[in-house]
Amino acid sequence: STSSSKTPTPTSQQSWSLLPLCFHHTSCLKLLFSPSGAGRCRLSKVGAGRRPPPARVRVAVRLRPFVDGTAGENDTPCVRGLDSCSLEIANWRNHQETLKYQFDAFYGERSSQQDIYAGSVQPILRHLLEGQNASVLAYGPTGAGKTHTMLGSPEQPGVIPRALMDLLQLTREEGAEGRPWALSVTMSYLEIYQEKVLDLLDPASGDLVIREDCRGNILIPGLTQKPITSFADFERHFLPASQNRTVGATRLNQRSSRSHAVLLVKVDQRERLAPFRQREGKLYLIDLAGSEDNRRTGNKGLRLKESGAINTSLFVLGKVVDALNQGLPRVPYRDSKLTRLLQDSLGGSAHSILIANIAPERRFYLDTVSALNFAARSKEVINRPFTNESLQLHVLASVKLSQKELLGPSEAKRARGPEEEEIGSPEPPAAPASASQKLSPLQKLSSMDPAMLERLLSLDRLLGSQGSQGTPLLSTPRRERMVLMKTVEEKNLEIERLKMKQKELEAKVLAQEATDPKEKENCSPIMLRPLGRRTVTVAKPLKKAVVMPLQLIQEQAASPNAEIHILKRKGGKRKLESLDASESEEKANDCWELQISPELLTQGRQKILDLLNKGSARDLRSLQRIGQKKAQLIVGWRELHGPFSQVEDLGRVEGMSGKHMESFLKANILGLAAGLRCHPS
Ligand SMILES: Nc1ncnc2c1ncn2[C@@H]1O[C@H](COP(=O)(O)OP(=O)(O)OP(=O)(O)O)[C@@H](O)[C@H]1O
Repeated sequence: STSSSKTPTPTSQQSWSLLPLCFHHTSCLKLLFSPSGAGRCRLSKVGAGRRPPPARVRVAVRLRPFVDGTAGENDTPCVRGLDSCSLEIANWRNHQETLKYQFDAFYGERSSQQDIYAGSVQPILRHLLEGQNASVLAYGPTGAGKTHTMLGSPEQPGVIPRALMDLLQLTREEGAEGRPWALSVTMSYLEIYQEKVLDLLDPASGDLVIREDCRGNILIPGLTQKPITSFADFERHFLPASQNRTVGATRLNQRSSRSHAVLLVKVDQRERLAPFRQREGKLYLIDLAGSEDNRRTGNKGLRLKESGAINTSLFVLGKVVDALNQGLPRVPYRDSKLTRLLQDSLGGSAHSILIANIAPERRFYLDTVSALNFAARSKEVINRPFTNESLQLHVLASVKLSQKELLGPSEAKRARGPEEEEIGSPEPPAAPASASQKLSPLQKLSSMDPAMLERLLSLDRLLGSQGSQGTPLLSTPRRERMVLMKTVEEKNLEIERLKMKQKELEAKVLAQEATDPKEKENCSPIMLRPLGRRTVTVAKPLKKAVVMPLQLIQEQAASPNAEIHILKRKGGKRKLESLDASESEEKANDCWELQISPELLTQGRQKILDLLNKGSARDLRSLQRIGQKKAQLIVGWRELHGPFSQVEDLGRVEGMSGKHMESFLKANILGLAAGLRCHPS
């Protein structure tokens, strides 16, 4: 059993206003977190580019003791622990039976705050220093001990003060002078009250919006972030902000949390030497509001309204968990603010631990069963953590040409993909002052082709492995910039080569059109329609240029003897289509009515299927209608569910609606058809 031999003294209601006293007198914590203390987190860095192992949401259950003399003379708990992972509860349907549940950990009523912290929370903190996200959620019925677990009391500090103290200590050690990474920590504190996101560090700021960046990170623009370097710093911001949290008295809890409180701690890492990578790890510490049965809470008026919002968001949380467990294509994250915020903590990129708090009293029986069922479902959720790593801005700035300059404005926009245009861009990282001053003329270049970034990193790794004693050769800014410029030059040459190829192709097709007008009639309708959005344009397109996507040029080279396939319109009468790439969707739909020879259709589907099953995220982006985000979702789906058995399986990937699927198939199959049709040799 996880129960400790020490019995915690049941406390009377602790006021939040007592907390400053509590945290200033943390001699026990100081012992616990002293560098020589047992259970210190081991740190290890992960290499960029390695596929992250899947991480399951870990679920722990904590049973609180009877409090405030609630246990009557003959009161026995309705739930009891069996061992350190399982418990049983009476089955109300059949009194002869009990229901048994197994979790990653079970903490009995005698367990201490340190047991919970060391057993379930401390082990995930090291992931923050690997640039990954972590989250701790306290769930359970009202009055079951969530706030006690997360925040604790003066005598028994909970997860939040323990985690902060440990994390600050770790970052101090890891970021010390002479270590490879400089570390900084910031904190934000918010509550979700009646579906409003309120900044507890700046209560005047009103309801804030939750956004997602192109890498799937959840952000809240405008949310206050306070830098913290010591536990005293943390207390200075956290304790007054805690007073701003909405609490109220209900029949079941005198100081019931009426909102979900989210403490966000960000650990930012910047590499001191080239290639100046940077990483960000986020830790969410969440004290959820309690699930409430209003027949027992006696809630009326405002309390009832609050309770409705709380229960709705917890209900959506349950639906999200179910959808993730069943691998459903749509996960309803957006149905509540809570789940939207947790999008990168549940089923996303974080290591998550859910602590389900339950109470022993018989009057809590139904709440306890439902909390246990919720917790049992959450156990199935698989997270896939990844390292949030990028190059620091001043390194990016030393590349002379931005994506825009390399490809031209329209190409750069297309290269970013449609998803990135719809959503907010990631928060720009601040560049170190000294470096940014030196390189200021180049600093406008804040974005870079991810392929280029990957190349830079692998180049550095390569050079590092060749250098003497494993020291990367990119150790001086001058050398580093030279290498970067060389890479850019290579890329420029590659683009020039492709442009030349493009021009040759256009000239060839125009010549063909001039000699064979019939051929032009056959060729043009199928060739341009589906390719309208992804065609590669040259600097000054000819009025009737036939423009091929780059991937098609490669396709043709691979199949020089492809058979000529004739596309026919359903009605029989062929229609001459315009060569303008910006044709309306309506016309594009007409085009789809053209029949493709079955052989070509099968061939096209097979090619797409192969790419879906074997292609990397980058390969997948060569498909029409697949941007960076969708490519990542496809790769993620494939890793979770195995290979796609047919192209239509793609509809099960998040965000691939029926309409999207239709246009995806249209664009890609017709694209391939166009390639084979017009360039058989
Ligand atoms: N493990 C524990 N040991 C001693 N006292 C506890 C324990 N867990 C909870 N309590 C006490 O039980 C009471 C209710 O706990 P708490 O306020 O943490 O519940 P909660 O789940 O956060 O409720 P709500 O959802 O209404 O905010 C408090 O007085 C708290 O001090």
